[in-house]
Amino acid sequence: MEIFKYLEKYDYEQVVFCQDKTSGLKAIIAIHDTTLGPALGGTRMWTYESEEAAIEDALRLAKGMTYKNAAAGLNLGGGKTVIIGDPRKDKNEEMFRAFGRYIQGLNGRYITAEDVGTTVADMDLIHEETDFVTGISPAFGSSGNPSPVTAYGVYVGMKAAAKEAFGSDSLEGKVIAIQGVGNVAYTLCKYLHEEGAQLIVTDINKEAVARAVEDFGAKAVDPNDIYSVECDIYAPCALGATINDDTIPQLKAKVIAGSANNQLKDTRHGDIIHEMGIVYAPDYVINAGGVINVADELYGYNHERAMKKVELIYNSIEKIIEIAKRDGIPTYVAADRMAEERIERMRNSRSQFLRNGHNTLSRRK
Ligand SMILES: NC(=O)c1ccc[n+]([C@@H]2O[C@H](COP(=O)([O-])OP(=O)(O)OC[C@H]3O[C@@H](n4cnc5c(N)ncnc54)[C@H](O)[C@@H]3O)[C@@H](O)[C@H]2O)c1
Ligand SMILES: CC(C)C[C@H](N)C(=O)O
Repeated sequence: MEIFKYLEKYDYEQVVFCQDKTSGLKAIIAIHDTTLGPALGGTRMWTYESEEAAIEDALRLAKGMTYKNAAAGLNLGGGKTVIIGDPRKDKNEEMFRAFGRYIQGLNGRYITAEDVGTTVADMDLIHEETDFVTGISPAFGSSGNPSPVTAYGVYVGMKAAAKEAFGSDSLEGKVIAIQGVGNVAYTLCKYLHEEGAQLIVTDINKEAVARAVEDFGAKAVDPNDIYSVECDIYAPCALGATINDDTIPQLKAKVIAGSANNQLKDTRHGDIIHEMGIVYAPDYVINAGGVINVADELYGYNHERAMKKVELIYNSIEKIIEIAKRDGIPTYVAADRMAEERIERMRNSRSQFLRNGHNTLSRRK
């Protein structure tokens, strides 16, 4: 990858490589855009096939956060971190503390939280070194684990998408195929089961599958079979790029609505599913519940207020579907336009000079 060419093409602001030999920390912090405010985005810990794959993931996820935060109406820019390593084996206290010091060094340009492979306990370690971390233990007045709130947002967003596809937002009796039953999808399954949906689940982690089968009467299938099962809704809740040339021809679902980031391998895959008449709930709109929840900490966390904002994901999905129909465009394009227009409006409205957030003349002492 020619990194500067890539940064220029998608207008990234900054990429920070963090290395700490003692703890084994190898992290990449990508800051995409801070027009709306500090870049907020989670930290993913994953075993990557190559350093290039890790950089690419950090960059793609950071850009996704710019769009997610903008579309959710948050005054936050987009960034993300990936830590290279196996979250089951390679974590240690020193690693997260070293990482916390790197975040502190960015002096508020980047605020972190959980993502795949990291937990509230990891965020608490980061918090030993910096305040620029959210999703820490509720004992600190924080919002804790964002995943259950993300799940609620996905649930309401799925209902809005179902209304378009099936004429009603009831999920009772609907067959829903869920890929990955980790932190978010477990709670999502709970909501769906309570509403009377029939669940088909898969995961590379057998224990996660067993739990969903036991708790929600879900039917389990092998990871490769999830795309082709007979279902009404496909909910990608594992990793990204699962909507691609190989999987699209297998899909039977009329709706795609799940929590995973970067679900479309490429934008053209969004065009293909649009032409097939599949209702696609854009990933960064439907999965914004977690970031809406952690962002509320910046105002002094209030769970009820955060949940009310998350509930509005239903309206956002409805609005995006309306715009897509009106303009004859795929939903992912409608969502991108909505986010880009907000960033552009704010960029223009900030053209006046403002020092330290106060609109007063500052004199040298
Ligand atoms: N946690 C949040 O609040 C949040 C917010 C927004 C978006 N997301 C996104 O939602 C997705 C899930 O997040 P999570 O926090 O639940 O993560 P998680 O790690 O708890 O769950 C992901 C699950 O997917 C499984 N998995 C991985 N590869 C798989 C494959 N090929 N086939 C089947 N299963 C596979 C894992 O074993 C794991 O159980 C991620 O893409 C994440 O970026 C999460
Ligand atoms: C909780 C959030 C800050 C991060 C979350 N993993 C997301 O992708 O939205």
